[in-house]
Amino acid sequence: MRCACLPLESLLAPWMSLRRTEEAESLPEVPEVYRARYSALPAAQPLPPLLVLALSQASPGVPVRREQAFRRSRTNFPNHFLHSASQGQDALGEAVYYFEADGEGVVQRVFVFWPLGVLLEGPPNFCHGGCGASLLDDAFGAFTNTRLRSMGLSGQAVTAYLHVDYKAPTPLPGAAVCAATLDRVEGRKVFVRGELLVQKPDGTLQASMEANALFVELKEGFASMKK
Ligand SMILES: CCCCCCCC/C=C\CCCCCCCC(=O)SCCNC(=O)CCNC(=O)[C@H](O)C(C)(C)COP(=O)(O)OP(=O)(O)OC[C@H]1O[C@@H](n2cnc3c(N)ncnc32)[C@H](O)[C@@H]1OP(=O)(O)O
Repeated sequence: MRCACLPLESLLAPWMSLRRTEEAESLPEVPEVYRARYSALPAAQPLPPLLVLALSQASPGVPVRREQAFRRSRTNFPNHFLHSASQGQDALGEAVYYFEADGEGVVQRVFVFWPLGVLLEGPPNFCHGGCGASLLDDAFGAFTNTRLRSMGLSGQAVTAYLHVDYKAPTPLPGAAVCAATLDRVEGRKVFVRGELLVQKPDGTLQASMEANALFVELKEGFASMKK
């Protein structure tokens, strides 16, 4: 049987490049809910095939819409652990965030695509578990804070705990999609769950990590966080 998986080069090439000039490009307007943290994808940047596969598997028959895809704003977050320090040709590539909202505009799910280079190694040829946990934490944070904002709330919540189950090794070099959604809400406590998806040699998706977390909406926002 012919392998349905996509050639690695075609998966990674457009997203491994760090050199971008988000200020210099003329980008589409980003909806207000996302604007503080995300910027639009440049028109020439295709959606990563692995992201499209994950979306079509999660919501069969639902069209994938480019305008729901963003990248992280480096202008607003120049020192972010995942989007600056960990980025590099053979480390993390550039993420693509895809948000799904309901009819009222309330964010229901986020999918985050990441190219994974060889420098993210834990076990030989496989991704470090702490790296995977960081990607899931980031997706959970993106989901929780954007969901809160979409509900007219602060959008300022932090991780209280993060539980990760490692189900299978995550191959390098490669790519992954973190999927995050709501479990439940109890007052300021937002419980989220999700997984890190990778593509198996037969082309199908596999959750190499499953996770759940508690995010707590800060009483007085990020400004109240003391050193
Ligand atoms: C002007 C500036 C504005 C800037 C805006 C810029 C926008 C920024 C954009 C984007 C940022 C994205 C941010 C997400 C980034 C990704 C996620 C991270 O990596 S975050 C870093 C790691 N996390 C921490 O450093 C948290 C450290 N911990 C704390 O600060 C506190 O412990 C906190 C806030 C989590 C809770 O403290 P309490 O004082 O608010 O509340 P209490 O009463 O202690 O807990 C509330 C409820 O939660 C439960 N809870 C707390 N921690 C728990 C735990 N570990 N396990 C189980 N339950 C827990 C408690 O039992 C309580 O429950 P009951 O209300 O009684 O039912």
